[in-house]
Order: sequence, then structure tokens, then C-alpha cells
Amino acid sequence: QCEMEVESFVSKTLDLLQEEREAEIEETRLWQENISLKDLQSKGVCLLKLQIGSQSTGLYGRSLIVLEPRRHMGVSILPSNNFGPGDIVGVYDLDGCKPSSQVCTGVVTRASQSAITVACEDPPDRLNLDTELYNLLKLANDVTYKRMKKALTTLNGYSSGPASDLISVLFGYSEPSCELSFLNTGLDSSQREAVSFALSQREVAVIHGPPGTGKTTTVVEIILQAVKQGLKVLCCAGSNVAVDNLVERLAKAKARVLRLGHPARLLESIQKHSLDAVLAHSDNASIIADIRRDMDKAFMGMKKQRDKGEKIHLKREVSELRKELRTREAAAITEVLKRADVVLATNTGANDTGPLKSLPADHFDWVVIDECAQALESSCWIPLLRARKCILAGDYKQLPPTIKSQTAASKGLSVSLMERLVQNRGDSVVRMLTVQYRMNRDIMTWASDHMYQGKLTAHGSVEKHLLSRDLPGVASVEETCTPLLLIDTAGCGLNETEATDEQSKGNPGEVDIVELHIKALTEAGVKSKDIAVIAPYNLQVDLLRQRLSTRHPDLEIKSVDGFQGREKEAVVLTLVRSNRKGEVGFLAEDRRINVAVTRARRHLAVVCDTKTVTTHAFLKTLVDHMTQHGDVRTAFEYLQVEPNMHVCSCGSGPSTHSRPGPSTATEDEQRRTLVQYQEIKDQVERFLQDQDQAELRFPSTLNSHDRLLVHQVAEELGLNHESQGEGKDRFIVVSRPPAEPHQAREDPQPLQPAAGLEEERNSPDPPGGLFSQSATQMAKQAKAKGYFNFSLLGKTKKTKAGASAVVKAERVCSFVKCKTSVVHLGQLCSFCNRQYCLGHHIPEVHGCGDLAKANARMRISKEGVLYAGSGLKDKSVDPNRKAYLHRKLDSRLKDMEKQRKTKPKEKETN
Ligand SMILES: Nc1ncnc2c1ncn2[C@@H]1O[C@H](COP(=O)(O)OP(=O)(O)OP(=O)(O)O)[C@@H](O)[C@H]1O
Ligand SMILES: [Zn+2]
Ligand SMILES: [Zn+2]
Repeated sequence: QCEMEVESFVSKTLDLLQEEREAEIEETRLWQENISLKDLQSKGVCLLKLQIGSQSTGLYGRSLIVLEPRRHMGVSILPSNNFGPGDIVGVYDLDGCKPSSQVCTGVVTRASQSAITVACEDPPDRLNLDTELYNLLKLANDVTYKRMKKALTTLNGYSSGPASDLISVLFGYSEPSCELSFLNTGLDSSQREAVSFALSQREVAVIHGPPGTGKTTTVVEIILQAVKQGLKVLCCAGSNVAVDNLVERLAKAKARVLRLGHPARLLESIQKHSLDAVLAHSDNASIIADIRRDMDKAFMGMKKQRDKGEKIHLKREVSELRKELRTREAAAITEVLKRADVVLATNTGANDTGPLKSLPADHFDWVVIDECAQALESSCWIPLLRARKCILAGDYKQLPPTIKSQTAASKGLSVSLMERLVQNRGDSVVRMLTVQYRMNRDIMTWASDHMYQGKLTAHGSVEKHLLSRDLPGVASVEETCTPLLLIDTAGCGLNETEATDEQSKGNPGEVDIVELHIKALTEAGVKSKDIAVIAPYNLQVDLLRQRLSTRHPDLEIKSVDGFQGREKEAVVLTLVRSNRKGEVGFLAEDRRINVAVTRARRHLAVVCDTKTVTTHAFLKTLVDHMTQHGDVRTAFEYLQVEPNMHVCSCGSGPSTHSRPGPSTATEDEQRRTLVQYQEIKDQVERFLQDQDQAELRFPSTLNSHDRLLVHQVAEELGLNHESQGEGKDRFIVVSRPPAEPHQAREDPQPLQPAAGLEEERNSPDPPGGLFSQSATQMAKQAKAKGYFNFSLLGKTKKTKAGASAVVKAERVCSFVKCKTSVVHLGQLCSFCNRQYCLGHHIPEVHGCGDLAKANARMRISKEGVLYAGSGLKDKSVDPNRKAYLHRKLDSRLKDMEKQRKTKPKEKETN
């Protein structure tokens, strides 16, 4: 429809022009016929009775005729007139200005007061220089008309050319724009801004591209825009991989690219763009091949030839040929290089002893350097010296170039050109890309907040993506439905190795956990090629490879540095450091952690000792972020399912938890644990009230934290509790103790008011059978079932003796004033590491409540749904009752708080 409108405009306008032209001709005709020549002369369009002053040959072989007033009249000035250069005029004999009397036509080239010069295409021979007189008449100018007509005809058929966009805008097919037109129309606004900024800067533009923000996409657009403007671009990067990536993308966009560098180092798909390949297909190729063949022939001849004279002759020939070859090749290289719009090489490949030496020094208009923050500034200067303008792209918040000399690094060698410019010039030369296309939002926000001033946003296509969503064949299990999973080894005794080599660290315990998590992911259907295991230390990388590579050959296990520039659907990161001193060494480089975390697209699991790593402020932000926005598990959960690490036959969890996680539990989180505890307890109590029910089964879906609570509650109420089944199918059965001869309730010791649990114990009407057993009986029972055969988890692997030592050391309950023996029946508190009688072993009772809560918090998964002990949300719980429970707990929390504050006083009265 575009063509239609131009077409109709043209045909209509041609008609109108024709009409106008005819009107003009008609007017001239009327003048010629009806107006006297004298009148025409007074109108200034006619000059009468002129004589020819001179005649000569001008440009393009035309005759130049100078017409002047008659000399003998004594006046040599022309009457005033409108003749001027460019006017089309007719020269007539004195018969008048009729067509029949026209001598010739021409164009005025000069008009002065005394003469008019006319250039004639075809001057007749009959012009009489001296005697004849002529009339000069302005003619309607059909040149203009003809030119307009031609332009209109061209406009009609215009298909491609410089005016295409203009035509389109002037005929209203497209909007006029003051901006450049982007070749990639899918760019986001930060990328567009970066492109126009790069184009408008005179000397330098820095494109800051955080992970996954489409840095290459942006750089490619910038280069294509430069090519569109006819500029020559030299494009470099630190690594061959990065250069090849650019070659691929530019070639796809039909740019004339040329890749310098040894063909053996290039990707196969890139080889056809290499200098050698292009040369082989150039016009010079066959001549060069001929010369080579001749040279070979001469060489062979030289070898065979005995005759000395012949030999010398051949030698001379070879050297002639070699010279010829050199000049031919140089010419061919220059030609190929000049033809390319974009020449690509590594920074060092852009040196001027290589092919680039055959180009003039000012050949390139722009230099583009990608990955600029990962290269030594000095290496950037190799290409930089070749152009008047540079575009630098990269992310200085990722790892800088590796430098072996500590001294050199600390004195500034590791500062990249990009970093230096950002520091010195700031925003005036930098544009940042802010939409990222890689990470789930929960993974991204940590990096954004702590590395990129909170400026990043996640593109809609990735914002919420998870392993379980969209990835084919991946089942929805806990591990695949969470973008962030923190597996905390704090207090589990998974210490780092004390290697003699101080530089590298390993942590076999964390390798165990990683293995189990990889197992969970792959069992859920995540392909091992979509998972990366990243460790900051090479020793740990080795340990991980030894353990995992045979079973998962596609699993990539690399150091952080080795994974820069890459991405994976799932990343499992082990931070290795776990020591009492809280040393984090290598991990203290924020950019290393940033790189490690930002490789992950849908899932990031971090295995670490939060106790150790949170001594470092930046690492603490990561732990805090994951605690707040992700799932948190304690490594115990993993170690329990390991058969050879099984510590307790009842599966109730670790007996030792000497160091709880970061004790920053919020009120809210404390309440959540208590609610959970309360719900399990309610469930058990409901069971107790229902005499028809013989036993209460908790499903195997219960997580280990809830299982621990079940055991605790059952123990507290003097019930039997037993784990049955194997592995994943393990579940707990709670039942009443066998009906024994009734005995008086034996309430061990007054409970501490701060415990917050005694209320429940002393609740008005304890159901029948409750607390009816003597401690000794329970002990016998328990012992028979091996309930309390606890040992220290962390130490089981190393020194079993150590564990019993603790047990032996204490003969009576550690609770103040309690004298109950714990020799046969006692329980170790996981937090204070002391033995207590059954009445005092619950952390809340003897004063470890806060630690227990903090620990529990670590185990609660992110949803924070209130489980009714089943592992699934119990919708049957009456909302009114729930609200009541909440109010009850709230007031209890307040009481606890009050009591905590007045604790010292109470101790005195105790
Ligand atoms: N404007 C966009 N719209 C949609 N997807 C985009 C856009 N820009 C980039 N992407 C996608 O983001 C991913 C990364 O882009 P690109 O390859 O340009 O970046 P890179 O330079 O390789 O990586 P990084 O941004 O981490 O430096 C690619 O999958 C690309 O398709
Ligand atoms: Zn304790
Ligand atoms: Zn006691």
C-alpha cells in the first residue's frame, strides 16, 4: 500500500505539472502573438537588435555567443532586463520572435550591463558576426520541468537507496524519529540507552554489564551500528572464547567479520571467518598457490641438480619467487583486512607484528574491548593504540585478572582499565545494563543489593523460573522448588582439612553433603549437565571430582575462577571454610563470591559453616539473604540418612549440637517453632484422650526437625516412641506405655518458670495414664529399645571414646539441685553438652531454650506453614482454635520475655 500512495502521488503530480507547463507555453505563445516586441522588451523579457560581439568555444564543446548592443549607436548599455545566468533563451533574426525566425536556443551563462553570454548547443553557421542583428527572448524553462518529471519517475520506482527511510517518513508510512533505529528491536531500555550513549561519545564509552544482562547483545548492536555508519571496527577480548562468541554473533547479523588468530585455537564454526580461510578464497589465492608450486618445484630441482651453475640459477629463482610471494601475500592480506567491517582478535592478537601491520595506522575508527574488567590494562593498550574511540564492556564486580605477584597486585597491577575509569570518571563515561536474563529473582536480589546498588531487575522470562518448572522431566520435590537452599554445617563438626599446603583447603564433610544434594537433584530428574559444583579451593575441587565424576561424568566441577563467564541451571556451592577461628581467607574476596553465586539460573545451594563464614561481613549478607528468602537446613538432616553415620536408633536426631546456628532468631521465628511444638503436642494429647486409638503414627514425610519434636513431646509425656521402617519410609509411632500397676505420679523437680513448658505439664487434668511410670521403669524400657544410646555425632567418626568420656564424667543430672542419677538413664543436651535426667533434659527446661529455638529456626523450611505434625498442612484444624493457640503462645512469649528479664532475681529465690 506504500507503493500505491507514492504511485498515485507521482501520476497525479505529473499530470498537474504537465498542465502547468502547457499554461506556460500558452502564455509565451500569446505574448509572442499579441504583444509587441517593444512591450516585451519593456517587461524585461526581450532584448532587441543585438549584435554578436564574439563567438568562442566553451566547456563541453558548446559555443559561447556574446550579444551586445549595437556599437554604432554610441550606447553600449543594455536596456534594463530580467536576463540572468541559467535562463533559457531563444535567438531570433529580425523577422520577429516567431518560431520560424528562431536561429538557435541556449542558456545564459553571464549577464552584465553591457552584454549577455549565451551557451548554445548547436549554433548555426549562418550567424553573422558583424553585420546581422538579432533579438533575444526569454523562453519558458523546460529544463526544470524535465528534471522534476525525472525525479518523480525515480521516486515512483524507488526500492532501495539512501532515501528509503526518508520516503517512508515523508509519505507517512513510518514515524519520524530523532533517535537511531535499532537493528535489534528486542533490546531493553538499559541496553538501548547504552547503545546510543556509546554511539554519541567521542572518545570513550564504558558498558557495565552485570551477570546475565546481555552485555554481548549490546556490544554486538553497537558494532553493527558503527558498521552501518561505514566505520571500521577492531574488536577484542581477553579470551579466545569471548572473541569467538562475538564472531559468531556478528556473522549471524551479516557483518563482514574477519577473525585473526591461529586457526587451531578457533572454534570450528568460526574457522571460516579466519584470516587464513578468507585468504584461501580470495582472488589472489590461485596466483599465490601457483607461486608456491613453482617454489616447491625449484626446491626439488635444487636438491636433484648436480651442476653447480644450474644450482645457483635455481637458487636465484627461488629467492625471486619468495619475494614475489611475499608481496602478493601482503597485498592479499591488506585487501582482505580492508574489506572486513569488523576485525576480531584477542587483545594480544591485535599486535602490530602480525597481520595488522599491513594496515595503515589510522585504518580503524573504533576499538571495542569486551571482558575489559578481566584483562590487564596493559593488554588493552595493544588494540587501544589503533583507533580514535573505544567502547569498553565488562563487569568490574567480577574477578579481576589473575596476578601471580602479590606485590604487583597490591601496587595496582590488578586494577583493570575499566575499574580505573569507573573510579576516576564515574557516570560520565559509564552506562549500566540493569535487566538480567539469567537468575531467578531470589538469587539475583542478593547480588543486586550488595554488588550493584540494588539496580538490577529480573526479566519476566526468568524472574520466577525454577528447576521444577519448564525443565523437562524434573519432578517437583523440595529441592527443585526452591531457588535458594542453605545447608548449614555449623556445629556438625565438618571441619576444613588442616592441609600442610596452606594455600588450598578441603572439606570432606561438605563433599558428603554436596554428594547427597546432587543425588537429590538428579533423582528428581535434573540432568547432571545442568548442574555445576563450584568450590573456591582447588583441593576441594579435587575431592569433589574424586567423589562425583565417575558417577556423574557430565557434572561440571570447577573453581569459582574457572567458572567465570558461564552459567548453569543449578549451582551447588561449597564454601569449605569451617574452623574455630572464623578464618575465611580466600573467601574474603567479595567479587569471588559474587561470581560464584551469579552463575546460577534456577537454583543455588550453598553448603557452608555459617558460624565460620559469617565472621566475614559480606558472606554474612549472603547467609542472611538465604536464611530470609530461601530454605535452610542443617547438615544433620543429611548426615542422619547416611547409614554409617546413624547415631541414634530412634532417629530422633543428633545428640550433640554444641554450636547452634547464628542466634539471630526473630520473635516471629521463635513463635513458629513454638507453634510447631505446640501442634505436635496437641496432636499427641488428642490421641491420649481418645482411648480407642492404640497408637499414633506420624507419616514418613515429617522432616527431621519435626521428628525431633515428636520424640521430645512423647518423651516428655512418658510415652513410647519408636521409629519404624527404613530410609525414606521411616516413620514414628507413638503409643501409651504398657499398663503397669498404678504408681504415684513422680514429678522430678520443680520446673523453671522460664521454660514455658511446665504449664503444659501441669495442665489441670492430665489424661489418665500420663506420668504413671516411674523413671526407673522408663529407663529399663528405654534402654531395652536403645533410645538413649546417644553419642556425639561430630566425634563418632573420630573418637568414640571422647563421647563416652563426657557421659562418664557426669553421674547426676546437671540441673541445679537435681540429684537424679544419669548413669543408666540420662540424656545429653545437644546445646550445653551436659547430661540431664528425664525431667530436665528438654532444652527449654534447663535453660537452653533460646539456643534450641535458634537451632530449630535453621531447620524450618521457608514456607513456615504450620504443620499439624503430618508434614502437610492440616486444613482440618479449626481456625478459631488456631487463633486461640496463637494468642496463647503470644502471651506465653511475652511472659517468657518478662521472666528472662527478671531471671537473676528468681534464681536467688530458687
Ligand atoms: N533484550 C533482550 N531480550 C531478551 N533476552 C535477552 C536480551 N538481552 C540478552 N538476552 C538474553 O540474555 C542472555 C545473555 O545475553 P548475552 O549473551 O548477550 O550476554 P553475555 O554477554 O553472554 O552474558 P553477560 O550478560 O552475563 O555478560 C542470552 O540468553 C540472551 O538471549
Ligand atoms: Zn542444654
Ligand atoms: Zn534432673
